[in-house]
Amino acid sequence: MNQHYDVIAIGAGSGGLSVVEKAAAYGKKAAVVEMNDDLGGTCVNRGCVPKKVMWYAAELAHAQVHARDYGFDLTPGKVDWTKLVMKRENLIDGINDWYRDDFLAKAGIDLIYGQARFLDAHTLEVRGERYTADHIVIATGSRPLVFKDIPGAELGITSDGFFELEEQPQKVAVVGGGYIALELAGVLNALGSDTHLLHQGFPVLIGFDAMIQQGLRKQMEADGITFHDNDKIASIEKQNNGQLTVHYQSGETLENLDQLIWAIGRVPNTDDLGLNTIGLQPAKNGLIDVNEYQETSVAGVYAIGDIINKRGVQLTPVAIAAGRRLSDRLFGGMQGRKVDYNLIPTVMFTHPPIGTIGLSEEAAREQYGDEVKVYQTDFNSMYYSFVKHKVKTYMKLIVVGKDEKIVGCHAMGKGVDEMMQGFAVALKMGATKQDFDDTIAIHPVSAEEMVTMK
Ligand SMILES: Cc1cc2nc3c(=O)[nH]c(=O)nc-3n(C[C@H](O)[C@H](O)[C@H](O)COP(=O)(O)OP(=O)(O)OC[C@H]3O[C@@H](n4cnc5c(N)ncnc54)[C@H](O)[C@@H]3O)c2cc1C
Repeated sequence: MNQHYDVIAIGAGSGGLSVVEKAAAYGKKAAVVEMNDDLGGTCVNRGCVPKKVMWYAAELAHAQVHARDYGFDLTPGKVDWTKLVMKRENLIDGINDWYRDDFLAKAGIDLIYGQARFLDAHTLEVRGERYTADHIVIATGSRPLVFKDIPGAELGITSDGFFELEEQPQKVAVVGGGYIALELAGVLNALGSDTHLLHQGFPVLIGFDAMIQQGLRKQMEADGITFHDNDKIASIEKQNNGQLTVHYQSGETLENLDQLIWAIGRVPNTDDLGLNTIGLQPAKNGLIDVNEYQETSVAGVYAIGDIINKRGVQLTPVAIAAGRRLSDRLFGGMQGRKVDYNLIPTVMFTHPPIGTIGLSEEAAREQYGDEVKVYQTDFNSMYYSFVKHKVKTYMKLIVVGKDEKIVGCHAMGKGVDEMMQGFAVALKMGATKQDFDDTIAIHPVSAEEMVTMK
């Protein structure tokens, strides 16, 4: 006999778990289908969580050097990579267990193991069994992209492979210029790997404010990362000793690499869901078009998280918010409840971290022309006063119109990762430059510069 549910989510990641959690809280019968043994999706297993552990370790590597400059009698040591990875994986195992034993079981949400495929708009097949639901939410996330047409591409790993590394590569190439490439390169470099960043021609972090693009590049180079610009990879070859050589189209080579990491983008997991059987045609990039209520073109079928066809919203809190709001609307009687995709704050865990909300200066000028005014500062945070390893802090506010409404807020520097959430609330509430000026500064912290910019 078929199992019938009010809602089934495909994918037990950030989005899928959130939609069923809320549905169950409203007393609805909910199930989530997951094809991996581990629950929590990309963020928990191959994304935010393991990445942040590695970032903390990398920050500690820098802090040891800084501590010496503060007068501590210590010799900075190398990390025991195996120990670090073991501890990180123990943390993740604990989260996986919690999702299964507490989160799902206690809420009475059914977990269906296996790969889901649509039979019709209200029926899924998982390992030969049929499951039906009034509402089906696609939350299948994405996977790393690899350049398949480059000979030897398979010799490289992806961000997934990075989190499986049991040994630290001594010499490593990271290919890509987006946030994942830069974060991984930053971690490896700080932990002592000879790190090379390979990207093609454009500035790093496309779409970000130029202050951030340039400031980060400068800092990464100062910290020892070697950038290889403008040269296309022709092939990758394994040397006799097992190390890798990158051959560029120019004839140049980069040799003796222990690892090459592809971080060149992600592809949505929408290709094997049987979407054609329900008449749902993803866009050319494989992403699914949804309206403001996460509804696809097929009644009763929704899409949330990394698979939706919107630029720059592939983030865990966005997937979670979309899942929760969808259940609020479908089961909680909150008509019109939806995600506002404007002013999504985000942090990049580079060294130093970057925080950003709203429009870059370039995008603001395109949208508002001469109405745009920019407030900008850069300074050395007090922390670095007598530390030899100098790391600058940069801040920028982009305002428009006579009332100087803030449409963009960007920062890079120590502590900005924890600083931006509060500023995001202010921007969401429509803060003006005058509101910032009227706010008494906290002293001495870097954040005070945000409310004292001239
Ligand atoms: C290296 C890295 C670092 C990141 N860092 C951050 C960060 O710091 N902050 C942040 O906000 N975001 C970060 N992200 C992005 C974040 O992880 C994603 O935006 C988020 O996980 C998307 O959630 P989701 O629910 O759409 O998909 P996912 O969390 O990927 O979940 C999808 C789930 O669906 C399952 N699935 C797929 N197809 C099927 C099927 N047919 N049947 C059953 N199950 C299926 C998958 O196994 C997976 O478990 C990072 C991503 C990466 C790769």
